[in-house]
Amino acid sequence: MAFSFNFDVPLQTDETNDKENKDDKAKEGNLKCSDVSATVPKKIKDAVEHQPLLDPLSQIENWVPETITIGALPPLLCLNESVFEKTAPEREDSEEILAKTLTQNSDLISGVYEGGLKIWECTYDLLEYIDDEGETFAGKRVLDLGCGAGLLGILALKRGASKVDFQDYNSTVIEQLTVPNVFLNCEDDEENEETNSSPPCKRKALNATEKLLDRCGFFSGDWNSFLTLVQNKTPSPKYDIIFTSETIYNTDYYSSLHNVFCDLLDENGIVYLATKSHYFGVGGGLHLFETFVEQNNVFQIRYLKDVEQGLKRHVISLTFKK
Ligand SMILES: C[S@@+](CC[C@H](N)C(=O)[O-])C[C@H]1O[C@@H](n2cnc3c(N)ncnc32)[C@H](O)[C@@H]1O
Repeated sequence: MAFSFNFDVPLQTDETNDKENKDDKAKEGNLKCSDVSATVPKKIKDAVEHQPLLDPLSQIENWVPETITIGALPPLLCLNESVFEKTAPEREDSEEILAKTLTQNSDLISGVYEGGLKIWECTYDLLEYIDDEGETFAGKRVLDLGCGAGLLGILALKRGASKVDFQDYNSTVIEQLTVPNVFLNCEDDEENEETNSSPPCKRKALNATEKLLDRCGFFSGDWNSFLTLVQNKTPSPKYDIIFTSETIYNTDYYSSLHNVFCDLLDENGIVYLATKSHYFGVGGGLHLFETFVEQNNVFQIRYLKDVEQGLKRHVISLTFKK
């Protein structure tokens, strides 16, 4: 499978605080969770909760999904990104990110398209880590933050998580990729469960779909407004596990990302974060993020897995300091 990492496009955000200002603020001392919002860049894309169609697979006829197999994990099905290239003009894309990524030949247009249409390398590292550790998700509440294709959340759903929320910056990613992937991978699981638990009559596939949707939430928008949206829900969610892969490339977003962790992670919960050491052309990376987290003094970081081939990559965890 080919990956391209093109971060060469100049960053064009409306952010007001440049890196120097942020570094100064970070040096001011140990910020508490609520203080972090003082450095948050202004909102860039309003959060929306998506209500998927009951038959999202009808949108994606003629798809030939790719199968991703890692160790003993169940095979995961996923839309091959080339399908988007071939079918971009026919797809609903009010954000116009399909056209923009094609014309600009870029995997990331900061503040416009944050890269969710591809599966990034570190997602595979985190899947491998989960496979190695035999992590099960039964009964867990999970957030796949910056989900893109949603493979991490999908795995959690398949392994019995009670609730999985998927968040991506772009609504097109959620509607055209994440939701269909969830249905491709999990609808049958729900149907099998129904059939096993309720013989002799065959329940309708619709029931399985509704059951699956009860266990999922889908959100788009930037992390600040996502946080506000879910905190206004009753009850406001807390997650046992937050997955986030390849989301710390831009230092402008560190405070909003940190706020999401602070406010949405259960007190005994864990964040699994997979990342490259450094994102050339964008500037973020593990060292800067780790420094940011240490300065805020809320989370304990542990290194779980290091991959030394090519660009160095890491899987780390964050848990609340006791
Ligand atoms: C490079 S993609 C990685 C996608 C996926 N996690 C993977 O590993 O394949 C980064 C993801 O982070 C999310 N993201 C980045 N910055 C964000 C922000 N400021 N607010 C909300 N989401 C953001 C986007 O949704 C995007 O899908």
